[in-house]
Amino acid sequence: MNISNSRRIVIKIGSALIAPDQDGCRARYLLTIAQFIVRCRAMGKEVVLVSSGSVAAGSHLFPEDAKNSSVVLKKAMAAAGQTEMMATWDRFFDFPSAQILLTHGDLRDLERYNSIRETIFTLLEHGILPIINENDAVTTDELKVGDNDNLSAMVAAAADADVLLMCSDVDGLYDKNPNLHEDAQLIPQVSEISEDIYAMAGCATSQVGTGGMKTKIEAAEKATSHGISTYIVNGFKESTFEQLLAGNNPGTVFLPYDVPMHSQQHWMTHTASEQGEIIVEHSYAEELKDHAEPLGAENISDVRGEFAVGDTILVRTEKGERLAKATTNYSSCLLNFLAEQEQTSDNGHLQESIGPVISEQDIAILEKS
Ligand SMILES: Nc1ncnc2c1ncn2[C@@H]1O[C@H](COP(=O)(O)OP(=O)(O)O)[C@@H](O)[C@H]1O
Ligand SMILES: N[C@@H](CCC(=O)OP(=O)(O)O)C(=O)O
Repeated sequence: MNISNSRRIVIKIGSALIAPDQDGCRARYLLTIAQFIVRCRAMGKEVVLVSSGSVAAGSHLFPEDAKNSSVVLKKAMAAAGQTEMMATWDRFFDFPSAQILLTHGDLRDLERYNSIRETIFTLLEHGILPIINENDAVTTDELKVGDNDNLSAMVAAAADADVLLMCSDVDGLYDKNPNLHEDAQLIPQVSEISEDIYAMAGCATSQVGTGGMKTKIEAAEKATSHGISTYIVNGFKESTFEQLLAGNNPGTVFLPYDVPMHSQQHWMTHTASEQGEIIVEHSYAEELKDHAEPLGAENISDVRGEFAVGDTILVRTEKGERLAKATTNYSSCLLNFLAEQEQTSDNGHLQESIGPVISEQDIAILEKS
């Protein structure tokens, strides 16, 4: 899938494009990107924008703290920069845009995730451009995604996009960081994201970027497993957008999986984070390596952490191997109670009398890392 034959595109814009000199938002690169968005929409494509840059855009409002990079200050910069950034985007368009600010706390809760999906779909139906960013001003370590590459992939999956376009400050993925190695070679196409691909990726070297190539590859893995073609391109160059509109690849394209994951399994694997763990006996672990099987209480050897009914949990072997993510039909509290009953009284039959702790359709088997 390329831009010219796509139906719904998520475009992610890195901070360096928004505030290249960290002196407020600049139109220098955004004008070309805005024109690209306008042209995509004119071609009948739906566009969702994930825009980084609130911290970079807001930093000039705190001149005396230029060298202070405390989390508290960054949140204040984000809060102030976000309005400046939205106002800048809005100036380029003669159609309405809408701001959605998210944390991982929102995305990993299935009810809120579905509510985000509905909002995005309703905005698109009404011709309104959703502009999404992490809600940096309120988020905490526990609640944040932490980088907009991964956020954009979660948004692309939630929006049922067919293309994710990450606009950065380099031409694409190189075999090593091109800002540190003159002989770095651009990789035009990645058909499988292996450890070798991760090994090529270094951190951000700019003042404003977060995550560098590593988070872009993580994002590509999330998106391609949902069947979404993923591009990393250079947002500084006008020719990038001409080439994309012509159906060409001006950077690196990550090919989508032939058989994409089912939506709920994708959400569990790539968006939800586990609230606790269920350790399973060897016989069940062996079956699970082959295919998803309902988990009965009698196959559980330990329950770790506190989780409620419907929470996502990690299924592990007794040796610590990660087997699957799953949503549980029972809370950790009830499972611990049943285990205690089995040990201390004759009520062991209680374990057999309850239904599966995890149902077959709620299991996402993890690939071996
Ligand atoms: N193998 C690589 N190929 C390309 N860029 C790389 C690589 N390893 C590290 N980088 C760095 O990643 C940066 C892009 O990531 P980042 O600064 O986070 O940008 P953005 O703001 O667009 O998310 C590049 O400027 C480069 O310094
Ligand atoms: N949410 C942050 C962006 C974090 C981020 O991932 O930045 P970038 O690496 O430039 O895409 C902000 O708006 O400043």
